[in-house]
Amino acid sequence: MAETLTPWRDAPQVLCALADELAAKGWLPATSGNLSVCVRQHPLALAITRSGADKQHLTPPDVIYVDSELRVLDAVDPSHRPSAETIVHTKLYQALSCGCILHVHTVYNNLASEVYFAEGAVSIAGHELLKALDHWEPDACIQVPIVENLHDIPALADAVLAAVRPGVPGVLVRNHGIYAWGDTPAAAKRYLEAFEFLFQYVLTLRLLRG
Ligand SMILES: CSCCC(=O)C(=O)COP(=O)(O)O
Ligand SMILES: [Zn+2]
Repeated sequence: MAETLTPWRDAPQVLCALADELAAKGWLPATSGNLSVCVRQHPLALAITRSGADKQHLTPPDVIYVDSELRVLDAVDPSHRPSAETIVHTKLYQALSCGCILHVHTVYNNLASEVYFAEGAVSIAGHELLKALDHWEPDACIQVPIVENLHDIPALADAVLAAVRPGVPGVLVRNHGIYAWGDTPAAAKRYLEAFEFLFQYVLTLRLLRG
C-alpha cells in the first residue's frame, strides 16, 4: 500500500468527521468501535479514539496519539486511555503500511461473522459493488476472512494479522465487528461501506433463497 499520512494536527478533526459519518449510519453504538489514522510512519505514530468514548459524539480531546509500543505521545486529558484495541491497529499499520483503520460493530457484520464462521470467510462474487473494493475483474470473487473473538487483545491482533488476505482490506471478528483499512481515510470509509452493503446483500439473499 502507498499510504497517505494524515498531518498530525489534522488528525482529531479527520477522526471526528469520520465518527460523525459512521455514527449517522448507526455503526458506532454503545461506545463501540475505534478509529485511527497514521500520522507518522518511521517511527510509527497514530492518532486513535480513546477507550470508552461515545463515538457518536466524538470531540477532538477524545483523540490520543500513541506509538508502536502503545505509549501515549499526546493526550489532552492525561486520564484518557487509548482504545483497548489499539494493538490491533498498530500491528496492522506495521504490516500493511495503510493510512487509516476503521473498526465498527454493526448488526450485519456481526451476523455475517457468525453465519459464515464455519467457512472461515464470507465469499462474495458477481456483484457490482466489488468494484468499490478495487475488484474490477468481470469474474471478481473475494473472501472476507473471519477470526474468533479472542478476549486476549494481543492474541486477537495476531489472529487478525494472520487472517489478512491480499486484495481484501478487511477482517471480520466473530460476533464482534470488522476492521477495515485503506491508504486514506476516504478509501477506508469506502471499503467499509462496500463491506457493509455486501454483508447485508449476501445475508438477505440467503434468507430469500431459503
Ligand atoms: C462497548 S464495545 C466493547 C469494546 C469494543 O469492542 C470496542 O470496539 C470499543 O473499545 P474502545 O476501547 O476502543 O472504546
Ligand atoms: Zn470492538
